[in-house]
Amino acid sequence: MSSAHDSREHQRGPVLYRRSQVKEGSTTDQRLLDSRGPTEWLHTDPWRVLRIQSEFVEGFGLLAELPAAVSVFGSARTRPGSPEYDAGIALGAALAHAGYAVITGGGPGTMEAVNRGASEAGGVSVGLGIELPFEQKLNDWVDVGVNFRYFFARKTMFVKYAQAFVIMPGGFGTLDETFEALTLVQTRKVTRFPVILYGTEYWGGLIDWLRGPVQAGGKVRSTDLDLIYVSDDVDQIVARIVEAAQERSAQQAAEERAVAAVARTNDVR
Ligand SMILES: C/C(=C\CNc1ncnc2c1ncn2[C@@H]1O[C@H](COP(=O)(O)O)[C@@H](O)[C@H]1O)CO
Repeated sequence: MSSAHDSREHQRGPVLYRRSQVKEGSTTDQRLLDSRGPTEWLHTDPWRVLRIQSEFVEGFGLLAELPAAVSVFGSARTRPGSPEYDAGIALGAALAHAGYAVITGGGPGTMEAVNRGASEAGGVSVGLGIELPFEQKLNDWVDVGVNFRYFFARKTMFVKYAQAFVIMPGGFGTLDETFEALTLVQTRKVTRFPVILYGTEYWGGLIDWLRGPVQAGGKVRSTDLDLIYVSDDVDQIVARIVEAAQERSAQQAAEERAVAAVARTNDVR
């Protein structure tokens, strides 16, 4: 029998289950990606596509009206009170003071620290959570949150509604997000944002490897590596983001003037 003291809780997509209603089992991402399951799953794909669509609709609807935003990534395992956690708070606060909404994965560790910094500074603190096989909820410092079932839908939101990526020290998840951002910029799928790594010591080995064997082997160009900006200074990071936004506005204005000039020339003819 369940009781008020039963603290079991499970978030499945946007739906919350508590106490006796908590069901053990796989996540939506697992069921989609796991081809070893029984074949009746195949027959639910049309329904699944609608659910995927609804994640995009919910995400776009929520995020489209945010002020200019910066997505910040970093370890789920950073401990409160550690220097990295404090740096996350400082970064969230500095971005909020500069007028940026802050978007994180909405989880613990660095994500929580950045949300906390932004929220305490009076900024817009956004968390895009993900359904995981173990218990997981949005951290307490998320002021605007949405939970996703599918990693790929969630990733689109981080890119589409941000002007820059800042990446703090982290593991597989953070590395995945870092290289996805760099690939999107390298292939010009997105043209508009800087990719900034916080922590020269933490990221130094990776940068040396990229500038060493990876570049020497012709796997990346030196101009690709110029996409990465590394800093230990939160204010410098925010200044770089503001500068990039100003460069982008100036470029857009120049493009608009060029289009208007061509239109005027055509009118004269
Ligand atoms: C492992 C733990 C919690 C996992 N919870 C997460 N919640 C939300 N987002 C997450 C979570 N874990 C990873 N992410 C995403 O990847 C990045 C961090 O990954 P890393 O491997 O820890 O570097 C982060 O930016 C998120 O977008 C512990 O309780």
